[in-house]
Amino acid sequence: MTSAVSSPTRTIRIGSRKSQLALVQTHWVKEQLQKSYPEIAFEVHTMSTQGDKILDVALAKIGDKGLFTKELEVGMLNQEIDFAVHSLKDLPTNLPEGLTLAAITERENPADALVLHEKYKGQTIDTLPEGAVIGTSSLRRLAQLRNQFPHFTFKDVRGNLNTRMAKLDAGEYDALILAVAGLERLGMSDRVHQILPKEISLHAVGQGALGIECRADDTELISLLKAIEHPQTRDRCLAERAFLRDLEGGCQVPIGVNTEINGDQLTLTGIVASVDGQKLVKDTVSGEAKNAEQLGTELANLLRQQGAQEILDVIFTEIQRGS
Ligand SMILES: NCc1[nH]cc(CCC(=O)O)c1CC(=O)O
Repeated sequence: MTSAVSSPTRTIRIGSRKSQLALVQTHWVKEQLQKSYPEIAFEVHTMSTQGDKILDVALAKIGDKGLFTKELEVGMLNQEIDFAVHSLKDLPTNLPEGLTLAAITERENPADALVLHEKYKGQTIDTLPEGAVIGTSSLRRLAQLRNQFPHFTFKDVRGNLNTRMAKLDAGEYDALILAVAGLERLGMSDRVHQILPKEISLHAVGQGALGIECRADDTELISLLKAIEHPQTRDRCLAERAFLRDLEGGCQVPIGVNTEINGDQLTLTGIVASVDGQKLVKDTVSGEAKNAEQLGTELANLLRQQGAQEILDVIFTEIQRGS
């Protein structure tokens, strides 16, 4: 099935980060689009983002939104590329003027995974010994796990997935917490020892989904991209992103979510936690999926009434001080 396009000779340039995960995701999007539009030529253009270059600083300390997306966005605004494929969780909730979130693809399992050193084979997060060294660079994972497992030692870990795995295997860590989706996409699902249930870890906003960003005035491309949109994932992610946006959090704040869709009902659970895991507010809202963003706002207000703003203000002050 093909649709009419105004310029059949148009070549569409797709921007991607150079990481293995980014390339797998971008090529998957390209293939899906190619199936729907065999007459259009799609090209992949790779770019390095700031987040790919600064590998030695803890991500949480950089605290910058758009670390993995900015160069691609500049490329779109300068007409060097037409759209960019992002891990939706790395895409800030407020996009630059002139750009839009054109489509959200079907989500993989959005949960976090426990990846163990081989000496702990067969164990789960509940059975790991006191002092076990857990690698994570996410404040969200850190805060939630510290709250429930204060007897572990938490250590920052950077680098791409292969680098992190090598550090685990070399014994620098006893376990890592990583997104199930990233491991699956890179063919490493066999390294997932436990999928952490939502009672243990609420995942990041947008985790497991891909977001396609393009110029807001490229209406032709926007309508083409609808072919790879997954409406349920979009509703869930729009609720999650509205929640995060209203709390003014980026991907580097301890905010987690879970969403479910039953019929036309969407249920959104959210958590805001302090980095030390001591303070934690969590609640759930439900309503019609077509009002996804409204639900996100409703939950943000609920959590604010329960002290979420005070928790976040402490974190924002610390980030500004660079501590
Ligand atoms: N911040 C890094 C990042 N961005 C996207 C993914 C992969 C999973 C996804 O699509 O959400 C990961 C790795 C991770 O969190 O383990």
